[in-house]
Amino acid sequence: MELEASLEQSVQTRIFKIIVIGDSNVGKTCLTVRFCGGAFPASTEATIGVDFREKAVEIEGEHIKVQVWDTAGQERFRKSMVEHYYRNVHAVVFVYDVTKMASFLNLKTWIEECNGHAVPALVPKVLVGNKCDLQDQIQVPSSVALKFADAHNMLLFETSAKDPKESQNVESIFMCLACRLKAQKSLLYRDMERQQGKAQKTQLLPEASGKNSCPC
Ligand SMILES: Nc1nc2c(ncn2[C@@H]2O[C@H](COP(=O)(O)OP(=O)(O)OP(=O)(O)O)[C@@H](O)[C@H]2O)c(=O)[nH]1
Ligand SMILES: [Mg+2]
Repeated sequence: MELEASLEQSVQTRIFKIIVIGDSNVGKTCLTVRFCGGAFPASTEATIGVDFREKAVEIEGEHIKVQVWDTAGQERFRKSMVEHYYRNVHAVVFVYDVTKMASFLNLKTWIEECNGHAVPALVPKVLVGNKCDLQDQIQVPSSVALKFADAHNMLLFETSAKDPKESQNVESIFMCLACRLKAQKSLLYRDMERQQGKAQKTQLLPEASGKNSCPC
């Protein structure tokens, strides 16, 4: 009985695919490890292609799997994978390094790439400025980042994958997206159900269709 219940749960668990993109060395791997594993990695190497991480979360009683795609920032390590990143993506996290202006300026290119892969406008996107623990090296003022985020209809998070005090903030980046996706998808399901209801009504009332072709 217990096995049945757990099987049913795993069959029903929804998976939200979230991709993390941005320049090499901005801390994408550290942020995703922090979210999925809890700790700041002692050392990292440049990601090749993509690394998958998953975290099971519960939102309003529903078990959801957040599948994080930690992508490579270096062009030579990502070329062949780009199509896979964007296929059926549910949400996008753009990361820059607050101590590297170039990584912030390059966001334009990352956004263009994302738009170039026909990611629907409805797909939620957030902006993350990482490495805030390096306070004396900050090159990207919050006000500038906020303006950019606003212009692109994104929420801005400034955080640090390294600082343990920020781990809650890192968590909230992904949880905020998961909550938005859950709300969005519940609405979609409700719309689909409504439409199915309409279709059934049309089939059930064939004689009515002769008098009035509108099924409403
Ligand atoms: N001070 C500080 N260093 C960080 C932080 N996050 C990551 N780093 C360091 O930044 C370097 C790059 O981190 P990664 O997470 O590997 O960067 P990445 O964006 O995944 O790089 P690619 O895989 O090449 O795209 C590492 O040396 C990390 O230790 C942070 O919040 N604060
Ligand atoms: Mg990486």
